Amino acid sequence: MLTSTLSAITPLDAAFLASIQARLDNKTKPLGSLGRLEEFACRICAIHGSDTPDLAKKVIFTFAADHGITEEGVSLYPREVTAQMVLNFLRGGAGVNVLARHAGAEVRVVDVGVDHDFGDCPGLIHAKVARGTRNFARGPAMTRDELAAALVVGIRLADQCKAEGIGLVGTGEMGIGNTSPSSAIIAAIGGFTPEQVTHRGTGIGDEALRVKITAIGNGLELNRPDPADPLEVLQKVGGLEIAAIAGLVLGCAANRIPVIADGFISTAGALIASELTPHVKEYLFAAHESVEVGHRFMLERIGIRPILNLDLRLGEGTGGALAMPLLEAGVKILAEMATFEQAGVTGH
Ligand SMILES: Cc1cc2ncn([C@H]3O[C@H](COP(=O)(O)O)[C@@H](O)[C@H]3O)c2cc1C
Ligand SMILES: O=C(O)c1cccnc1
Repeated sequence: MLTSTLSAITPLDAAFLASIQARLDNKTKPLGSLGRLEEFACRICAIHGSDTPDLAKKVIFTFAADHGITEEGVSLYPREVTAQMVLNFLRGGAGVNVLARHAGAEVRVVDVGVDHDFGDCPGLIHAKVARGTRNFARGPAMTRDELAAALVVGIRLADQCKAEGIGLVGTGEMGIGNTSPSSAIIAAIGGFTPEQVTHRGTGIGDEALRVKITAIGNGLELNRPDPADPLEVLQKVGGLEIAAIAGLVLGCAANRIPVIADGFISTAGALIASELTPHVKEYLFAAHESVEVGHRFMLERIGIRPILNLDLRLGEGTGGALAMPLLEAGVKILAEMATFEQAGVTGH
């Protein structure tokens, strides 16, 4: 499944991109003056293969999972908060719910690895692979089979989006402790020390930060993931929700759906996807630059520029929700703005 998904990810059509830019250049404005909105319009049209892309249906996927590394004391909050927040998402009371409503997007909550039995739980997408990862400071976070299962969760959800005519997707996550695997992933892939890419997550103090850096360092030393093998990195020091996000990003690119990565943890998933095939980044938007210090290195490694910089450090998909209206604004410029000829305005 992964092989067929990867082979379906092809570069965007350069001639089509240029034709959209040429139309933007005829709008009543100095050349290039709508800056990155023009890039959004070009890329979204090229991804959809249409100059009238339909972005009416927008979905944010919030993948939830627990992390064995929490045993080391790397987060300010207890791991039960992951399951408690899942119920909060389903009731519509979390940050991502508010901002998704603001953007006109739907939030879909996916249990890919929470250490809790939710029972029936209407509204929840049940895709539990395991009740959390193992502590990567003591051994591999997951098995090869668990990794494959979590990737497939994301790929299948992207396929379903295509069938439903969803025009824009955002990634999100909830998992106490998940800034630690995210730091480990960028450290392993980018060749950084844990000190360079580890930060305060939910807001830990100096002492806990030292503990977190040590735990991540121990995990990298023990597991020794091959930096050239992104799936091995993900399996050994990653997370189930991060794997599902990697699968979702790959699946969106394969199905030609634009996908927005949220903050530090979501971008760790997007980074894995991008390391697997470089064309992923053509389908990918970075919602914002997080307060987490390692985020910049992930964005640089993928080669994408963040849209917003609002000092966010929440995750859940909140940044993606905020960026969605800007992507739509870019497309509206193309659809609704008058050309020099239509408006009788003199060009240069
Ligand atoms: C109430 C609450 C809601 C959240 N929503 C997202 N996160 C964020 O914080 C966690 C990562 O930080 P760390 O690695 O320090 O645990 C993740 O769950 C992330 O989504 C939350 C955290 C809390 C406490
Ligand atoms: O950048 C993020 O998304 C983030 C940062 C800290 C904690 N949770 C999420």
